[in-house]
Amino acid sequence: MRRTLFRTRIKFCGMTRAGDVRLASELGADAIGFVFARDSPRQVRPPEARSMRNALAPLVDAVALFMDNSAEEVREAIRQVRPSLLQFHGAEDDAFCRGFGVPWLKAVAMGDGQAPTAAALQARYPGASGFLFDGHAPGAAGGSGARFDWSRLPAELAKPVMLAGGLDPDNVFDAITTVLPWGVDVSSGIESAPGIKDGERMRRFVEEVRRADCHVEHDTDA
Ligand SMILES: O=C(O)c1ccccc1N[C@@H]1O[C@H](COP(=O)(O)O)[C@@H](O)[C@H]1O
Repeated sequence: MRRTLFRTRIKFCGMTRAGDVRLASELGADAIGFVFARDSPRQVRPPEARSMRNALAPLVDAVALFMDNSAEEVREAIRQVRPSLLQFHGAEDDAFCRGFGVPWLKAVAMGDGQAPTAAALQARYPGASGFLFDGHAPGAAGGSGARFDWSRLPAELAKPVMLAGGLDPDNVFDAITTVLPWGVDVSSGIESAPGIKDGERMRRFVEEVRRADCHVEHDTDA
């Protein structure tokens, strides 16, 4: 779903410290993400995520990210953390993703091979609330800072598009004014080390998103 820009949603992912969660809320992030994917340098366990969630300000969403986790692991994270959105990066199918009764995004790996069409994505994941396009190769882990060619994004998706993969304060303006995504998701581009967010990079990222939102001319006849 491409759109007239008013306010691009911002998600800061891969939180491992309560202070970063608090700062993300104060800077105006719409959502923060906890990574439950195994082998990620940002992986957190449900009890840690639950305690970080307490640092979240009202009206900021908690998102739980999975990559081929078991149903039991997903259920336990939901039970403890109460995320408002799930994000699946692995080979999970529509039935698996919808089985938890929580709205979910399907992450699409754009790093390799042929880009999927909008029709194929919508047919394969009819229950998804939206699609997140990431720069990693299929089967490889995300959060790698890998960017992809934005012109490969499928046109005419009926659902919200989240853009991810190698975004940072220096390229997010171009990303937004080029793609007009519903939202942007960033992990490594606002870090000083995996899982360690950098306050100044977070602040600059938000500033650049707002600058992009003001830059686009709005159609006042609509
Ligand atoms: O952050 C991780 O470690 C991670 C692990 C497994 C799957 C996805 C992961 N992160 C997500 O990847 C994208 C892009 O991250 P980056 O900005 O390029 O570092 C984003 O959606 C992260 O949430």
